Amino acid sequence: MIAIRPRRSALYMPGSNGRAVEKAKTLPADTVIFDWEDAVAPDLKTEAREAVCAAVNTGGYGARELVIRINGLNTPWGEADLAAAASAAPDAILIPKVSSPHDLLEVGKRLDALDAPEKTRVWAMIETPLAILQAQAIAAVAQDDASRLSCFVMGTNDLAKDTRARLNPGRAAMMPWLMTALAAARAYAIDILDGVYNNLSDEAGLRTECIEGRDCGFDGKTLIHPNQIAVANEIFAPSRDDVEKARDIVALFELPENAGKGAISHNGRMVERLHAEMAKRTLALAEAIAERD
Ligand SMILES: CC(C)(COP(=O)(O)OP(=O)(O)OC[C@H]1O[C@@H](n2cnc3c(N)ncnc32)[C@H](O)[C@@H]1OP(=O)(O)O)[C@@H](O)C(=O)NCCC(=O)NCCSC(=O)C[C@H](O)C(=O)O
Ligand SMILES: [Mg+2]
Repeated sequence: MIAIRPRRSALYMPGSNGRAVEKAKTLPADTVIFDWEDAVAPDLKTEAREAVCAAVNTGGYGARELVIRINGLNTPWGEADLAAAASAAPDAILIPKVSSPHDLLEVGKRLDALDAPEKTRVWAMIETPLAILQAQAIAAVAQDDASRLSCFVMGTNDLAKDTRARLNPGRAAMMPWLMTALAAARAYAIDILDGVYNNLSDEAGLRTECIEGRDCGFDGKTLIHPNQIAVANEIFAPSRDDVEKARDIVALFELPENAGKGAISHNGRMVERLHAEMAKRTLALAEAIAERD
């Protein structure tokens, strides 16, 4: 059986917003990202750090995956953030503005030195021009188990800021960078989440961008408001039709008459064993979502 953790919806919230941190316990997001970085004003950084650590330690988030985004290690808060996050033992610590493999290579070692539990993984924001240019080398860090690297998160707002590319519908300017990061993540078997959609009141636009992200191959979408969760959960889950087709393909290759075949004609289409592998993954994801929900 393929082990998959659904990451259809990953909701950011400022660590300084107590109501949001509490509300996350009731929201159907697969992943909760407590932010200590850009969503928290400098004066509130220490308060946010303490509040999030207390919330993670107290628990009450059920099956939701808990991630803490720390401030960069080159900022005045980064070192203390890493130590505090390590002791809170979330599922992952998200490192912002990673621009080279070097930015990540030390993090895993430092987490070991801080006695962070093995379950605490490292995630990397891909949101600078240098990160795009070095995406393969950054993803390759995951080859070393000690790095703990398990997921990329696209930071499309920072990418737009640093490149001056516009986040227009269809994200034409951004598409080569999204796909470069995606290819790097897949090459080293790590997950990757799409960037945020800033227009809180445009559900149709969000839906279109979720479909776009899913069709590019992303595992889910990062979100900024509770009203975005349902759409992401729907779009990044296999549909009923996907599941039925996947069951058909798996069953087809289990028939004795197809035992020695690599390619089969099915409903007017060629189906190969690689399609059966894809179908098994679809079924595993659908099952993991059913268990999660
Ligand atoms: C954008 C917001 C500031 C809007 O907040 P607000 O005006 O309070 O929204 P509502 O009144 O509609 O809120 C209704 C209730 O929902 C709760 N709420 C709102 N947002 C969240 C949330 N993100 N998580 C959990 N709960 C949330 C409110 O507290 C209300 O609750 P209640 O009073 O009990 O009914 C706000 O949505 C917000 O702060 N969003 C997240 C911003 C953020 O974290 N930004 C950083 C990440 S984005 C980014 O930078 C990605 C990347 O780095 C890049 O470069 O692209
Ligand atoms: Mg950012």
